[in-house]
Amino acid sequence: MGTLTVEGADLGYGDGPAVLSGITVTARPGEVLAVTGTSGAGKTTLLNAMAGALATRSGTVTVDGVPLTGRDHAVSLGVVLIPQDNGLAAILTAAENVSVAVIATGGSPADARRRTAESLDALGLSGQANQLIDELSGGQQQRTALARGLALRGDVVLADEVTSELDAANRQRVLDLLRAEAARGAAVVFATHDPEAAAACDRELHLADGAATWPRP
Ligand SMILES: Nc1ncnc2c1ncn2[C@@H]1O[C@H](COP(=O)(O)OP(=O)(O)OP(=O)(O)O)[C@@H](O)[C@H]1O
Repeated sequence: MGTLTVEGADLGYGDGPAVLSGITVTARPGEVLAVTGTSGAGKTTLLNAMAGALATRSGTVTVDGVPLTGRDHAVSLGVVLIPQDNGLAAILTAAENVSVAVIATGGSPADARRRTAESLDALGLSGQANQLIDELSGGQQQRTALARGLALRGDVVLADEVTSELDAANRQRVLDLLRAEAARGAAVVFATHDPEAAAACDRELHLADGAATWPRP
């Protein structure tokens, strides 16, 4: 299982000002780490760097000591990103979105069928499996993206604001599933602006004014 370490990272876009500076954090197997902060604080930016999708300006992001060279490399090391915007293919059904991702990461068709059914069921979406993404509500789409991420059984699971559109019961279901991912041995990072959700995590990294702090004693 993977330990993801960000060491002295400066992050930003193009020639623009730094979004985050001097970030150091380790996501350990078996733990759920919350990343909190107000809108625009840099939560997505940090998760994208952890996913290998955004290069650091300085500093490093490593998985088990191996520096990430890009998103494909991170995928090959078992880093799963569940993005804030869902990233689902609108022309596919919920089940197809999950199955395609399992097959694209090396699963057999039989694996894909089994894991798709399991993960959609875990998110209460068995009845929506054959509906197109466009036919699903915002919250159902968010849960489909989660089902797809969980079906990949990552060593590192990066979940970006994955409860923002959910009611209380589904939010709790998702928190329980992220906890189960950690219990399986994954390092889980959960970006959220919901203090209650953050309180349910093992540790909390808070982003503000371009820097990170650890608000809990
Ligand atoms: N592709 C981009 N190009 C330029 N600037 C960007 C880009 N993406 C984000 N930013 C800027 O980086 C800063 C941090 O944005 P980010 O999306 O990481 O915040 P966040 O904490 O995830 O916010 P939210 O809770 O609203 O999702 C913002 O000032 C934003 O405008």
